[in-house]
Amino acid sequence: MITSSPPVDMETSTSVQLSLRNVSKVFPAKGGIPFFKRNSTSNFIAIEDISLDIQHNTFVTIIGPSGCGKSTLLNIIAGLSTATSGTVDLDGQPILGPGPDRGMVFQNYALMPWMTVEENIRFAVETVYPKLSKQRLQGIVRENIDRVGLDGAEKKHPHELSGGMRQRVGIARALAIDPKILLMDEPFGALDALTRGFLQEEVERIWEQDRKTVVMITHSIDEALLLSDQIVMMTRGPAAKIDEVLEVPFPRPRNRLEVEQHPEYHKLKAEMEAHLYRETRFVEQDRIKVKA
Ligand SMILES: Nc1ncnc2c1ncn2[C@@H]1O[C@H](COP(=O)(O)OP(=O)(O)OP(=O)(O)O)[C@@H](O)[C@H]1O
Repeated sequence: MITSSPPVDMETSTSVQLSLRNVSKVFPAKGGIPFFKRNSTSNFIAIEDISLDIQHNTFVTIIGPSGCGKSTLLNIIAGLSTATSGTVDLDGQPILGPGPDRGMVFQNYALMPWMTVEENIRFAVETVYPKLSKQRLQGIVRENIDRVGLDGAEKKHPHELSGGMRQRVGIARALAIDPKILLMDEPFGALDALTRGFLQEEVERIWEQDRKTVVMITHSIDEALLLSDQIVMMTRGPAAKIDEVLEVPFPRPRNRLEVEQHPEYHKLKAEMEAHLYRETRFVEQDRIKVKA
């Protein structure tokens, strides 16, 4: 379960894993702000007063119009950026910076180009667990290579791999450190449609194995519906908020055909399309007004 409501009561708080309370992020007026939102006298409020509870073992996606603040929010959860106000707690502990309890998967893979597949994964594990025996380390690397279907590609370098295979390495690397939660920032965004479809189904299969909590950003409605237990729909920025959290009722394990035939599928899809269309239309109207 996930809610965008005020703090949960004691009875339910035990199962909340990630808790965001009144999180806002304000960027200084200069630099990085699109021309149509610049105002020399004011700072830029990217996200404002976001509260969200994510329970253990849930797959949550965040969807919203381009530039609304999805990455800003994910980066705060990752500890790569700090909230201007508000708090983020993971298992009751405040997030104050990056840490091995959160595994990150990036759209551009972020692999070390001079390292092979297994070296990329091993490096991440060694960094987090420097005291592991060589044998144990090799076991973890092997297990995660198998898990994402990269058997046979261990000795290859990233430039020898397709985009889909590179992202498999990114996922294996994130899982190999055994984080409490997995954060994915548009992990399939750079892939062609066919590869994307295959990898989505792979992620569903991998997720079923241990159902580790995932927070994933996506622009794809179909992807969100295939993978999520909850879909967080954000409003447009500036000062983006959570508009609504959709519950996705499809049984698991899932496959695309069954999901698309579920009686709720088209209703949820239509609701998401209407939300994205409405928010994006406002963004475009603002853009046109500023240009005029
Ligand atoms: N470091 C920064 N300095 C100033 N403004 C920033 C900075 N980072 C992001 N922004 C602004 O904050 C807003 C939200 O950006 P963010 O990248 O979080 O959006 P997003 O929803 O992830 O976008 P997209 O869907 O296009 O990836 C944007 O208007 C962006 O220009």
